Amino acid sequence: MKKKVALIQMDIAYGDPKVNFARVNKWVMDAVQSGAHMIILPELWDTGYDLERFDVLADKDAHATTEFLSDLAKQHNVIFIGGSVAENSRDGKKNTMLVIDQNGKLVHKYSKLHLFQLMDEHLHLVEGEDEADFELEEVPSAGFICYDIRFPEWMRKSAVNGAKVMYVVAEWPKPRIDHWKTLLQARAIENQCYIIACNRVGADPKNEFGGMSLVVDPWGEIVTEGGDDEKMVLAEIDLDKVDEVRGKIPVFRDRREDRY
Ligand SMILES: O=C(O)CCC(=O)C(=O)O
Repeated sequence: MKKKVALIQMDIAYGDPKVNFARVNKWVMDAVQSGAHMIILPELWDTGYDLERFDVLADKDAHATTEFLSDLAKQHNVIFIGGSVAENSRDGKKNTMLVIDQNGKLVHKYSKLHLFQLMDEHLHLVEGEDEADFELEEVPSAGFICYDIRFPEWMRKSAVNGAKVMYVVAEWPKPRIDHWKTLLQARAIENQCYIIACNRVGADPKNEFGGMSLVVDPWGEIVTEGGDDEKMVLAEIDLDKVDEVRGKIPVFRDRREDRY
């Protein structure tokens, strides 16, 4: 089964959702024109890392952001891995991923499990408690946010649960972009799944971000790579490859569950 995906490696206006909604709208038009079936946005595409102003900026229960993406999904018959957005929930502020199908239905919501202290997330946000796994067009899938990729045991759990595709959305800084690439390739090889990872470009007052959005196949080979400028990254994935690789080196059969 083949699918065409578009990763929106965009710059994000700091603390300005209105501008970011307009930018996403434009990128979605481009992605639809290119024939993409699925569109992946970066982390916190609505506000960027303007955490100090989340009190006023964060979207109440992610309602406006969900509605915006849901309307676009229905209008253009596309699926969204809707990056993550700043959510103001009853439990506190969260960094929340939205997954929306072609009918505009919110099929999965996941708030970032591992908060990144180097960027002060722990001072402003509450940790998520959601599972990473979901099904999209009957494909077992999982979604992660940025720092999550440093926790192989968290992603492994989804692979053991059967995930064939793992989506990652990020605002990953440029100085550590080699870690980003290496970790994503490792996660794809060890879990024998596709990794579809979208990172932003540009800068905010504290960080410069590295782009390098990646699609990695279940053998660890890079299908496409975004470089460091603003662009839409297109790729075709072939889900049959997951079973092929899992058949060749059956690590899920050979795991010693009695020992770990
Ligand atoms: O782990 C890293 O180096 C970057 C993580 C990060 O930027 C984030 O989680 O927002």
